[in-house]
Amino acid sequence: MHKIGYLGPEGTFSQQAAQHYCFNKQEAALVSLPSIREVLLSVQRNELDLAVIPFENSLEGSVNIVLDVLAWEVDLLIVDELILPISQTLMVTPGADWERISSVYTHPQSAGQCRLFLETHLPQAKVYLTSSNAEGANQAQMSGRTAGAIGPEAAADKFGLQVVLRNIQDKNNNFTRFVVVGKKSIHLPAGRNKTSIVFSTEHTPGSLACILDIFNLWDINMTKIESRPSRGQLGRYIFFIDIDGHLSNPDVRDALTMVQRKTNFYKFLGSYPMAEID
Ligand SMILES: O=C(O)C(=O)C[C@]1(C(=O)O)C=C[C@@H](O)C=C1
Repeated sequence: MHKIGYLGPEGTFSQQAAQHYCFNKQEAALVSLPSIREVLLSVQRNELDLAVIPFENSLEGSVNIVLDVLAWEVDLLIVDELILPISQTLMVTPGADWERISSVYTHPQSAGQCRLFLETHLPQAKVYLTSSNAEGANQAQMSGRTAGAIGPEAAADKFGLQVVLRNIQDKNNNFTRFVVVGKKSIHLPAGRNKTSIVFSTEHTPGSLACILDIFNLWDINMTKIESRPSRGQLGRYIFFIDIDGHLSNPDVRDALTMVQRKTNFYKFLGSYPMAEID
């Protein structure tokens, strides 16, 4: 039986992504853990086989904790990805007047996706950030009629809250890309693939341009670039890059060999099938 971890408790978007990933896969048991970091560390310690983790959202951007843990704390590979539509729901205690609530519990990513809604429709409400949206629904339920929560509709069912508004995110077109991480690749290269790396360069003129030029010279398309603080000096960064193609492709392999030579920190984060938008 494969153990597959996700950010819990039950009722999160991450649980939905994990269920989606496991659909039609026998021999999979889903395991919920209270933080994304704990989920990743559990895979690292071989307590889980795989984990389904939110990576980036089309409105709010990357989930920084995932980038930081993948770069610094674990040696894991992205082995698959899935992209799911995200509908943010406002939920309250049954019968409560949502326009009069004074507190809203939600995960920071969801708060970011609903910034305009919160400022426009609930300016009086204090936003309390929680470890997950299901945990937010739990807190709202415990706080009673003056509290609400934002998150997936499933969290309302789970914690006995009433859905009052659906699709409250600031743009309808809201998608989160989840990645599946593990210790070793699970797919042979077939179809369209992506490769993820993280690196840093010397702090000298043109050093990042030199890396980007390698992809240009090898005609490799970049699909993401993101920086995070290097955790050294202020103003120094590490860069996360996703490119089209699989490491088994000779051009990708040659380009990445070159990148490795031109960087002072380099980590391969996996080659995996490119997701279709569901
Ligand atoms: O709290 C949840 O429901 C989660 O699964 C976390 C999370 C995230 O971290 O991005 C997952 C998808 C959505 O983008 C909002 C929140």
